Amino acid sequence: MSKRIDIKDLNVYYGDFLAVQDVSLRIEPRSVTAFIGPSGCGKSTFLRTLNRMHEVIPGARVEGSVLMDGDDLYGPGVDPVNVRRQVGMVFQRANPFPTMSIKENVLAGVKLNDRRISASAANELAERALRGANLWEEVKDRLDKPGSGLSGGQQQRLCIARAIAVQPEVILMDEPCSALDPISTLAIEDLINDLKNDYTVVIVTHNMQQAARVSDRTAFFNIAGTGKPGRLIEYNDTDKMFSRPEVQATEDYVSGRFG
Ligand SMILES: Nc1ncnc2c1ncn2[C@@H]1O[C@H](COP(=O)(O)OP(=O)(O)OP(=O)(O)O)[C@@H](O)[C@H]1O
Repeated sequence: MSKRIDIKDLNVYYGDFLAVQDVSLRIEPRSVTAFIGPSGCGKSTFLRTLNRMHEVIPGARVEGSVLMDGDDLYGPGVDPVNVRRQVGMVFQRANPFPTMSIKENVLAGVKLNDRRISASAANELAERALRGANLWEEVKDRLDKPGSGLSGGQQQRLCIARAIAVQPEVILMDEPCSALDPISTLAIEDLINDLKNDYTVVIVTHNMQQAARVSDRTAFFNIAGTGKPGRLIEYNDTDKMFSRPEVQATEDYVSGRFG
């Protein structure tokens, strides 16, 4: 249920603009990897290439390869819809479907993937996903109420339950706590810690303490200036990145001297 990701020589373009240049890195299964760096350095752009989500943006394209346990996500004949089933994504703002109930929201991805399941299997799956997202106890008595009636933090966990329900191998999170209060943020961070028992987790965060708290490995991206491509500057164990980084720019960034 958890896969290694090998990114090799990846360039990402928006039309003629090279947004991310020449990134190679390995992400281990059952681990949390944080992407950090100043605004515009390409963290979200790069994250989206790990499930081909950038392809919904006209003109966006990649060169290079992204291997999941050795299989290239960009290989000939690979269906991006299938890639996104294996590599789920959670966004900055929780985005439950407003007209759907809590249970329908959890099962929405499963139904999109055209899996026909019985009512009892659907109930079981919804419970398992909600438990996996640490939300079950809070919503078990109102599964048929709208997902939009939950708090922001609960909605974000609902979106995580929706991602889990399709049984992905990898979960990508793009600043999942940026719209949340500190208590809800801690709930999501606890959950990320649990998720790595089963999944490969990659998180983009602006919050340095969060990267230090939740991740095993940290990748620092930077840009040389406006219009220049983002590049991977340092990738290392999180402890090392925050205590003894190898590159001066990493040290400057994590100590708050720029960015
Ligand atoms: N849809 C798009 N079309 C064209 N250029 C884009 C698009 N999305 C992002 N970019 C550009 O790509 C570069 C990287 O942007 P990206 O959003 O990936 O950076 P980021 O590090 O995630 O920034 P932030 O931390 O502010 O979210 C920027 O120069 C940005 O303007």
